[in-house]
Amino acid sequence: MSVTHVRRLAWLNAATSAGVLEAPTAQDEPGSPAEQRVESPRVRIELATLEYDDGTTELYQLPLAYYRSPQERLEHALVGQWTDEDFGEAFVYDALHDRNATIWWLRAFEVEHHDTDLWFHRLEGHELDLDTRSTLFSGEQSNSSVAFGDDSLMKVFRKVTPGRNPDIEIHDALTRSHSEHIAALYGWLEAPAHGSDEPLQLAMLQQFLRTASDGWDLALASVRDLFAEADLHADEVGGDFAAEAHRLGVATAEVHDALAAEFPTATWGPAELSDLAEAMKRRLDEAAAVVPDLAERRDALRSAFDAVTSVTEPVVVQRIHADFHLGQTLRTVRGWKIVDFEGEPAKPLSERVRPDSAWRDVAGMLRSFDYAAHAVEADVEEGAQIAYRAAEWAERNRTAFLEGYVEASGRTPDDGLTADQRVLLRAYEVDKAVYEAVYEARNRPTWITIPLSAIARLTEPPADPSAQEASN
Ligand SMILES: Nc1ncnc2c1ncn2[C@@H]1O[C@H](COP(=O)(O)OP(=O)(O)O)[C@@H](O)[C@H]1O
Ligand SMILES: O=P(O)(O)O[C@H]1O[C@H](CO)[C@@H](O[C@H]2O[C@H](CO)[C@@H](O)[C@H](O)[C@H]2O)[C@H](O)[C@H]1O
Repeated sequence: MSVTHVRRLAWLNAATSAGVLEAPTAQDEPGSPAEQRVESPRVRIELATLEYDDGTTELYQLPLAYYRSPQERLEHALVGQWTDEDFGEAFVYDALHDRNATIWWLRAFEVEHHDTDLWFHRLEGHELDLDTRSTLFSGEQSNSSVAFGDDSLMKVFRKVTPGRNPDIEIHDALTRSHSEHIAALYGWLEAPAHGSDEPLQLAMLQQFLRTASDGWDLALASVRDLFAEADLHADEVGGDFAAEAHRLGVATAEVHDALAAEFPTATWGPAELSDLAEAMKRRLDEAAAVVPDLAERRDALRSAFDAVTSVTEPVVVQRIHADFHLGQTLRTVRGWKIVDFEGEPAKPLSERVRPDSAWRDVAGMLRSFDYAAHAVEADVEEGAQIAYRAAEWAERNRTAFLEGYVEASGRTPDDGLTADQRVLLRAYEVDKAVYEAVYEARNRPTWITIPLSAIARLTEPPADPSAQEASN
């Protein structure tokens, strides 16, 4: 892999609406040397093209802060020292680590303007707090997020592709339709792409949900509470999560309804369902090459996928979240919010925005409850009792989520899911577990038992009632 080209966009300090921007005051940490306090950086977004051995390329965004002198406080973010043809001799830092640089994005977002090749778009209805300090999020994420005080959050997309970024597109539509379950979009930044009529969408600015708690962390805390109580059931402990899981199901259905109202929908018949089964089987074959354990269950897995061809009712498809799990949910005082509508970042853009059944998202969340229970189980002493209680927690919350979803969507009879829906949901769950097996093999090998155990359960042959009777 090598960097084959670097494209330099306009200096961000120049990309301002005339008369709006004044040079911000440098905001160094107290106690830093006086000579460092006076220098303000020049800030520029650069786009690096990476070429892989097979000839494919990817474009990555690098926001950089240029200084004349070294900045001790930014040592951890030093990118290098070089001579830039416009700036001259420079010490160059990752700009998102530098609040004297990030302030330029915030100021530029104050009003909509297109003065250079940086186009700042704004939605009406929120006056930005410009008198803030920025904080770069430190958690593990694919992109980079910077909070501005208590007011706004900027997500800078690291890997960029010409075309509408689904995270911006969906936040834009759901903000305009006043959805309660997202953080409102305040604006976004884009630049023209070379060789495409579609823009490169580089960043989005949205409402910062300052006091929100991550759904994954809340779920883990609930499982820990259960395990701390030696012999109680999931519904008997203070940290029971089922009411939250139910509310999350309702919120998910409401977001699906809003997406169906804002974006085109279609219906799948036998031909599209057959394509779906084939796509799942292809993904399985690719996955089995990475995780050999999957090959042992190939027949059972394939039959879960083939079952979707027996679905008799037409399947409505629409825009969905497409990478839905507890880590994409935030519990606020005003209920559940859903974040990160980018889809699976590894997939090409055209696949990520393709309409799909909402059951794919539901399946993603069901898998996530299974993950939460078993991730905590892995941290405690092994035993049949703890395994039973983990399974009980997962089942209770999966059921509560599904009930909330079904009740709010009003699409299903009172007695639960239809046979068609059950088949689809199972196929999507199995497909997700296959994807997870590869994800864990590559990223967290000690967690691979979580999706593999789920696959074993999901592909177990149904209990034979006659054998049961014979043994009684
Ligand atoms: N509007 C928001 N307010 C507060 N935290 C948020 C907001 N949006 C996302 N987050 C949190 O920021 C982190 C990264 O967000 P995410 O959109 O998932 O980024 P990525 O696309 O890089 O995975 C997550 O921990 C998420 O919970
Ligand atoms: O980085 P993303 O959030 O887009 O998603 C990837 O990473 C997720 C892990 O953070 C991974 O999710 C899997 O692990 C979760 C627990 O860490 C669990 O809640 C999910 O159910 C499970 O799929 C996700 O699959 C991957 O795309």
